[in-house]
Amino acid sequence: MANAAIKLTNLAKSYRRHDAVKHLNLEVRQGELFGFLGPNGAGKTTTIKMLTGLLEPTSGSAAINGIDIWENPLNAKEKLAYVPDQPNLYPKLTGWDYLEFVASVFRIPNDQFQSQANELLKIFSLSEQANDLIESYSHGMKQKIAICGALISDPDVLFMDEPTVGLDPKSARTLKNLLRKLCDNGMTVFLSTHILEIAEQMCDRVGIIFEGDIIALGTMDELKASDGTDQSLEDIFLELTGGEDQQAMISEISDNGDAK
Ligand SMILES: Nc1ncnc2c1ncn2[C@@H]1O[C@H](COP(=O)(O)OP(=O)(O)OP(=O)(O)O)[C@@H](O)[C@H]1O
Repeated sequence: MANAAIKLTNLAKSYRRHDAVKHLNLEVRQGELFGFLGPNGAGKTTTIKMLTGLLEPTSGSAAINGIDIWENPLNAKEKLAYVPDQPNLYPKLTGWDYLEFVASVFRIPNDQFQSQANELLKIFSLSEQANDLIESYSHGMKQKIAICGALISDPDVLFMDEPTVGLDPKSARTLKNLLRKLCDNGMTVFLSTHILEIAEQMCDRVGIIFEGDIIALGTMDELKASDGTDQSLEDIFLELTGGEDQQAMISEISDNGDAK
C-alpha cells in the first residue's frame, strides 16, 4: 500500500505465557476510517496501546506514516492522538486549561489554538462548561473534552477506544459525522468498538480480531461476499467469533427452562 498511515508488521504481545496479540499484519491507508472489532479480551486495547507507544510489543513493529513508533517515538507521536476508553484527565484543570495544556505540548500557536478550541467546544456543546473544573464534568462530558484534546493537535492518525460509549445519541451522531468529515479531509481513524452498527454504518473497512488474530478483514461488501450471504455485520461477527454457539446454548437453556 503506497500511503500506509498505520502499518503493523508481525506485531505481537505476550503477557507471561499468554499470547494476547499474535503476529498481526495490517495496513490502514491515509484517509481511511478503520473499525477494529472483537469480543471481550480479543486483544483490541493491547493492539492500540502498542500502536500508540504505550505498551512495548514482544515482537514485530508498528509504524505511523512510515515512522516506527518504538524506534522513533517522539516523531511518531507528533503525528497521532489517542482517546482511551477511560480518559485520564486532570480533574483540577478546567476544560479550557486542559485544551491549552495539550496545545502547549504540541507547540500550537496561540491564535490557532484559540480558534480551534472554540470550534471544537462548540461542536461538542461544551462552550458553556469550558471554564468549569473537569472534576465537575459528567462521564460523557469528560469523554467529549478528551476527544477535543485529541483533535486540537490536528493529528494525522487518530486512535479511539470505544469512542461512543458514554455519549448521548446527539453527541454520538456529532462524533460520527465529524470523524467522517475528518477522514474525507485526509485524517486516518482507527477505532475499536463493540457497537457493530457503528462499524457497519461508518467504517470504510473493518478488521475482526479474535484470540489475538485478525480473522476477517475488508469492507462490509467484501465481508458479506466472502460469507456468500447477505448477513449483517452482527451475524458475521457472531459466526466468526463463536458467539452464535453461545446464543444457541442460551436459547436451549431458556427453552428447557420454559418446558419445566
Ligand atoms: N496487563 C495485563 N496482564 C496480563 N494479561 C493482560 C493484561 N492486559 C490484557 N491482558 C490479557 O490480554 C488479552 C487481551 O486483552 P485486551 O485488553 O487487549 O482485550 P480487548 O479486546 O481490548 O477486550 P475488551 O473488549 O474487553 O476491552 C486478554 O486475555 C487479557 O486478559
